[in-house]
Amino acid sequence: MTPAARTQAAIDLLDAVIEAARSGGAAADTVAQRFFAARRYAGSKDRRAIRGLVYEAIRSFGERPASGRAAMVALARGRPELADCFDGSGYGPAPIQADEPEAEAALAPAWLIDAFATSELDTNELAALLERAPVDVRVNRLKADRAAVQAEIGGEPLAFATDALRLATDAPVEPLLAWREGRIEVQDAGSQIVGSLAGAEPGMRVVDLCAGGGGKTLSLAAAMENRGWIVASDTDRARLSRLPERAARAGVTVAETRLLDPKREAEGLADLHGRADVVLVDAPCSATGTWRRNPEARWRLTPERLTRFAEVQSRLLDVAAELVRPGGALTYVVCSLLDAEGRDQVAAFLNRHLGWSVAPIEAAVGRPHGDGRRLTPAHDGTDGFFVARLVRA
Ligand SMILES: C[S@@+](CC[C@H](N)C(=O)[O-])C[C@H]1O[C@@H](n2cnc3c(N)ncnc32)[C@H](O)[C@@H]1O
Repeated sequence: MTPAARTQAAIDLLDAVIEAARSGGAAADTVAQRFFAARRYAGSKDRRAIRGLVYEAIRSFGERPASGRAAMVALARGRPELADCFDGSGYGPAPIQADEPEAEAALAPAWLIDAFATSELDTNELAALLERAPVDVRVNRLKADRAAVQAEIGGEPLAFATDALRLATDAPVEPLLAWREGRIEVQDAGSQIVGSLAGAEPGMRVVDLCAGGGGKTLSLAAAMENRGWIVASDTDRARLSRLPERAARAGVTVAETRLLDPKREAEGLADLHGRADVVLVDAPCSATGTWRRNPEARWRLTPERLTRFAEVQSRLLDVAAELVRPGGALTYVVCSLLDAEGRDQVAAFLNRHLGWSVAPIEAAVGRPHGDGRRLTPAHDGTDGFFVARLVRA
């Protein structure tokens, strides 16, 4: 493909990403996969170049642009080699007009910049959320140790996360023998840390209430040395259905999946009421802490969606509280840096539930925030998380 044809393809792909973000459709990565599947003529260099332009645009514009062209025209300002591609030739985009509408550079939509400021995050923190993230893997202690895996696949051991190896951005993991044999899992180091703070130990009865595809379930099982019982529940059948295969690969035998009905979660877990040693609530959230990996997520979020997340989070905290045995612990995690989903949720929980207290968190990363701890890309080099530990009297 010519550079002009790649630019037009980037405009078309951006249009599809913008539409998916507007209508609640698939994530940008999935949109891109479908886009290239329908364009087999695009070789690997073409795909890399097109993807590069699209993600550069996504990172550059905080508000959802009106169109892919408005984004690409703005990107072309001050970039003569890109502006030259708007040549109207064959497969290239039409020449740029003097008065053409352009997307405006910004870190995030204005309302979100305000929400971050209220949540005590400055623009440096916000900018770091839009950098490209490394690939972190968790070495599965059930099958391997970190030094041996490092000798095999390389990577940098992280001092603050005992099982983590950090690989380069975009490092392919699934072709590695270590991944196929279940000795490593892709998991951000911050996610590894917040999962470990749940305090799961061998022999315990643990509920991973929002288990999804099981990223944290597998790390809980490793911390439990594969002894005890984990109920990994979720309301999303497709996500949960990925867990058994991952567990088998990782050699995890103590995790049982349980599909819950939305709003009837407590009924689905009735046998565990007051019996769990540890409950982890890795709650559904706006995922503002993972923009390094999904920067177009900020084109999807609205104040209304944020309110809906907060409502679900508070309900799930109440469901989780019923499951914990006296003396047991509830760990609340969100991969969001907005206080409405983190600090404020925990404060409201403590107001609603007498007989619960906050457990101090010892961790080599993050900073205290409200009744919990916050990890951020700028300060910790991880995805952004809020985590709090609550103990039942
Ligand atoms: C942050 S993700 C969990 C990620 C997962 N723990 C991991 O480490 O891979 C949040 C999960 O909450 C689930 N969820 C949403 N509403 C729920 C509900 N009412 N009850 C339980 N899980 C729910 C979503 O389907 C999603 O899988």
